[in-house]
This record gives sequence, structure tokens and C-alpha cells, in this order.
Amino acid sequence: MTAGQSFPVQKNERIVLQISGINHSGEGVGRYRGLAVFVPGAAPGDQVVAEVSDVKKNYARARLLGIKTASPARREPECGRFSRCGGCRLQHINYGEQLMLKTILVKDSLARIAGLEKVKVRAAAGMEHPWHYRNKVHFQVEERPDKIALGFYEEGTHNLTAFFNEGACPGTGCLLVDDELNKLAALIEKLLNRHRGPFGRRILPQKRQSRFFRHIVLRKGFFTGEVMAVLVTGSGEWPGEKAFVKELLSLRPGLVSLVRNINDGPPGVLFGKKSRCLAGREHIKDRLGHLIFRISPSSFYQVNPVQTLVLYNKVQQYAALTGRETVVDAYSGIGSIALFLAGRAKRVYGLEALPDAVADARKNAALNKITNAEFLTGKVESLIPILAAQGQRPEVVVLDPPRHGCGREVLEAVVQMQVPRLVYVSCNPATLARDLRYFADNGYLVDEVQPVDMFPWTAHVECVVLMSRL
Ligand SMILES: C[S@@+](CC[C@H](N)C(=O)[O-])C[C@H]1O[C@@H](n2cnc3c(N)ncnc32)[C@H](O)[C@@H]1O
Repeated sequence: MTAGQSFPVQKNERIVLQISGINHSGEGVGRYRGLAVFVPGAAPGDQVVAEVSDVKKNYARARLLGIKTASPARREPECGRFSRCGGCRLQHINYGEQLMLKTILVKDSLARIAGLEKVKVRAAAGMEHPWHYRNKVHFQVEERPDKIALGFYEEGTHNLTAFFNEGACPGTGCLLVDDELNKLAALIEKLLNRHRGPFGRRILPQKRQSRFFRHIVLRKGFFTGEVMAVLVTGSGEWPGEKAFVKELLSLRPGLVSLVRNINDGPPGVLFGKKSRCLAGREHIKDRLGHLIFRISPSSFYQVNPVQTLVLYNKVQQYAALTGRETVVDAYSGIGSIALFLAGRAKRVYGLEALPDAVADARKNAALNKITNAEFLTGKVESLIPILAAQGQRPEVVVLDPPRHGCGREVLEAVVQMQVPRLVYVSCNPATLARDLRYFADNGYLVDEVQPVDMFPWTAHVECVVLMSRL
């Protein structure tokens, strides 16, 4: 809108809107008198009646009141908690259409943010069975006066949607999570209630920060079946701990790892610094392709193992190694990409900030008898210039940063190294587009983008990108 112009819609106005796409949060998008209007719960192809709830300079947001004409892409959401629980955003859209929308989302981000309209974006690679794919889940714990409940917070709130032993679908858990982990979570909730000690009864729900039981994190080695449970609690004595452990192990004798993590820090931080193994070992193992990985409670490990193989195979294809190359895997986590590529490279360096993950990566190299991989602890920002100063000239650099993308220093250092081939793995199309613009302005051709659907039914999409130095 330019100064002096009035807005095409007013707050509380009812409008009829044709929905033509989705935004990066999975909300339906339509245009009303030229203004983009976002409608949560609307599907592309719907004609909806909506009430405007918020008007901003470049867009408005509206509440879905009714559907005048339903899109052929609509489906009945599978989960009774859809739209309350903030996890899934696209359960009302059929899976084939979702994949198309995610491909378009990536294309649009590259065009709109980076001006890269001509880049080849392949169709998003989807799953054959897109349910119960998550090998990791993190439940919030709520201490109510009457019980302890596990669940997820509703979008942007601290209201817990409980997942087990109550409500519309008791015991079903989350449809994205591995079923064995759902069952384990339901059992843990029951046993926490049985062995909770005096804490829950003392604490009022509004004082959430001071709650003793904070989170339950469950992980499973999808290809090994090994399961880990981490109970994140405050530092106080838990009188029921021994009885809880004993009963859990008698009911789940195959549990490979049971850990208590102590966290007295602010509520936004998942893990504290101290952990104690309550049973079994402090890690689990998983297999990816021909490799075995050990995974510690706090280490990053991709959550969709089936699609991780699709992603890593693409990375391997784009890296096009012949056995003579030096490869840098920046943001290497527990070393999975570095080790995946090591068999086809002369030497691989993994760069990672988290000491626990680097320790896992080194153990993973030994476990797989890989001797040409070296893992360095520190920020990629400082490690890449150090490698460059040592005279390393990698033929391939893989970048797999967190959602906020690469720091400017990383982009500059990679360009200065004159790396012939870059493979960028991203979980955020917006920061990916920003970083690709930088590479395109500094001597790189963006050859191809492959979106991979790591998170069906959510609005997230992962991408692998190949770039070559002109
Ligand atoms: C998206 S994960 C990728 C992990 C790994 N490539 C994989 O596929 O499992 C990003 C990783 O970057 C690490 N990290 C975040 N910021 C970093 C930085 N500035 N320097 C080095 N590592 C960083 C995180 O600890 C995390 O392990």
C-alpha cells in the first residue's frame, strides 16, 4: 500500500476468497482486491468465507468461517487434534497435492527472495507411507493438580493438548510418531502419575517454569529398533525415581537407554548440562545405508530415517566423488553426511559446534572403521578460515546449517576457497534463497534443487541444492 491509500479490507470484514496457494506456514493464500490474505485451514482450490482478523501493510489474515466450494484436493484430517495441536498444518490436503505445493513453495521462495526464477527445481520427493515416520519426539509435561499429562503446546501458546490416556482419541498418540514411541510415551505418563512424588500436587499450573517434570524425549533407531527415553526434570530429589525405573523396565525390558537430564534453566531450553543414566547405556545406535551411528540424547539426528536416505543419496549424487577429492561437511552433527561420503573421497572434514555431537562423530568413524574422516569442534565461521589458512582446497563443500542458514562469514570463506562444487542442504527455503543469492552473485551457478519431503503433513520442506563454480 502507498501512503494515502486506504486498505482494501478492514478488520472484522467478511469476505469471499478464492484460495490459490499456501504460505510457508501452510496457511491458505488468496488475493482480495490485490492484497494477499492468509487463511489458516483453507486449501488451494477452496472458495471460502472468512472474517478478517488482522490487517498489515502487505497482507491480511482471516479466520475461516465456511467453505462455499471445497477444493478437490481436500481430505478429511486423520487426527482428532488437527488444528488444535500446532504440529500438522496440511492434514486437510491430500498428500500428492502437498508435494506439489511444497515444490511450488520452494520455486516461489527462490524467485521472490533471490530472483532465481530460472533455477531447475525438481518435484518434491515424497514418501510411500507418510505416517508414523518420526524416530524422535519431544513431549511437554504438564503438572496439573489432578495428574501429569504429556502432549504438545498449541501453536504460539502454553496450552497443552494432552495426547494420552484421556480425550477424544485416548492412547493414540501422534500420527507422525513411530508407534512404539507413542506407546512408550503413554506408559511413561501412566508411571509418572503412579510414582510422581509430592511435586505435582504442590505446583499450580500457572507456575509452569517451576515444574519438576519438564519434557520427555523419546528416540528410536529406526533400522535397529533401539529405543531411548530421556526424562528432563528439575534438580530436586525424586522419591519415586527408583520405583519408576523398576516398573518401566519390567514392562519395557528392551529399553536400551533410560536417561535423566537435569535442567533448572529457563523454560525455552530443552536439555540441562547434567545427565545421569538410569538404565542401559547413554546412547542408541541406528543404521543408515551401510553405516552404523551412535546417537546421544542431545545430538542432532535427522528425524525421518526413510527420507534421510533419499536426502543423503541425493547429496552423494550431487557431490559426484571419484575417490580423489577432499570434502568439507560443514554443520556435520554426528558425522552422518561426512561418513556417508567418506568411502568415495580421499579425505573428509566434519565441522560442528556441539562437542557431544563431535564426540559421537569420532566414535561413529571408529565404529564404521573409517580412517579418512576428521571432525573438528567449533563454529563453521571460524573453522573454514582455519582450514583455508592450512592450505586445504576442498573440491566439494557440503553445507547443512540450522534454519537460520549460513552466517555471512561462512559464505565469504567458502567463496574465497574457490570450491568447485557446493552441495547445500536446507530446511528453510527462505534462508536458502538468501544464501543462494549470495553464491549466485559470487561466481556460482545454481544447477539444480531437489526438495525432499522429510515432514509430511507439516508445512516444512527440506532441499538439496547443487552449485558449481563458473
Ligand atoms: C541441520 S543440522 C545438520 C546435521 C547433519 N548434517 C545431519 O544431517 O544430521 C545442523 C547442525 O549444525 C550445528 N551447528 C549450528 N550452528 C553451528 C555453527 N555456527 N557452527 C557449527 N555447527 C553449527 C548443530 O549443532 C547441528 O548439529
